[in-house]
Amino acid sequence: MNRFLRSFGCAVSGIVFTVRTQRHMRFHIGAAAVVFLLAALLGLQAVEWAIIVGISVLVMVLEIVNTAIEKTVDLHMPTVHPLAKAAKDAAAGAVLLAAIASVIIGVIILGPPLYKLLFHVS
Ligand SMILES: Nc1ncnc2c1ncn2[C@@H]1O[C@H](COP(=O)(O)OP(=O)(O)OP(=O)(O)O)[C@@H](O)[C@H]1O
Repeated sequence: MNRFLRSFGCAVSGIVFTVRTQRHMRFHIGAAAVVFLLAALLGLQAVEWAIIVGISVLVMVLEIVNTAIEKTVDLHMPTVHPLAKAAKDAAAGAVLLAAIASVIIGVIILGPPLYKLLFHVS
């Protein structure tokens, strides 16, 4: 149990470290909060909630992995190196792809009910 708690504590401190040090992570959290608020206001279906929560968490998970890769690269290659660049760019590219997908999913799911609410279309 003690070992489990220690591992859990380490994992939580990894998340806290990312939130504290990465402004992109704080942006993702803010954006997710706005999206979840809108989803609650618009009364989304369970499946729509699941998709929105899933893609939002995926973006944050990739930001945490991106941070882990950045720190590992900095540890091993503090000077400029093309492979360090490739590793960091690939990790950042993963976050970017997921973030683009999250915007597209947000527009598809939230767009129509938001349009109806704003313009009183039945
Ligand atoms: N050691 C290195 N060698 C070559 N290019 C690097 C190296 N470190 C960083 N870079 C380049 O600079 C970019 C930014 O790297 P950096 O580590 O500053 O990440 P960042 O995206 O600014 O992270 P943060 O989210 O902390 O602002 C990388 O994507 C890469 O193209």
